Amino acid sequence: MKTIQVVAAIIKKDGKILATQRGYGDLEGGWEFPGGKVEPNETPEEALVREIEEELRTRIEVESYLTTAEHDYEKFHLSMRCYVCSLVEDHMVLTEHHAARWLDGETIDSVAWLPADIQVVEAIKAANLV
Ligand SMILES: Nc1nc2c([nH]c(=O)n2[C@H]2C[C@H](O)[C@@H](COP(=O)(O)OP(=O)(O)OP(=O)(O)O)O2)c(=O)[nH]1
Repeated sequence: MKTIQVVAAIIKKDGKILATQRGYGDLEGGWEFPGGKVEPNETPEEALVREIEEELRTRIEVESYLTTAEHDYEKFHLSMRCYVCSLVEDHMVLTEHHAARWLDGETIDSVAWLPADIQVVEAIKAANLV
């Protein structure tokens, strides 16, 4: 099975993390962490900054590596490196997602996370990020 390499941003602010709802494709409607595929000649951190600029029209600082989610979807294997990030600019415009929510420890399980993201949510809780 083909493996796709993805990076995702756990953007934190005031004890909350940002979740975004996928706006298109097979997994439309599921909740995820913003990010996307790493292009050739790009570091994961560079890919993340670029993807967030494209998807949220904002700038982040990549602070630390958290975990890598591995998940077998029907058509591909996903390997998703997740980084804890903070916002450099406070504004945000959703260019691809249906919605965004700031979730805390009480609300983090209230959205329908994509299958690969459930293990990331557990890592977020274990690291006391929410
Ligand atoms: N960005 C992101 N993708 C995720 C997460 N969880 C998860 O299963 N995915 C999947 C959805 C997609 O199949 C793939 C992400 O790649 P992408 O965001 O570039 O997907 P895409 O369909 O927009 O690809 P493309 O149009 O740019 O080719 O990983 C997540 O938390 N964040």
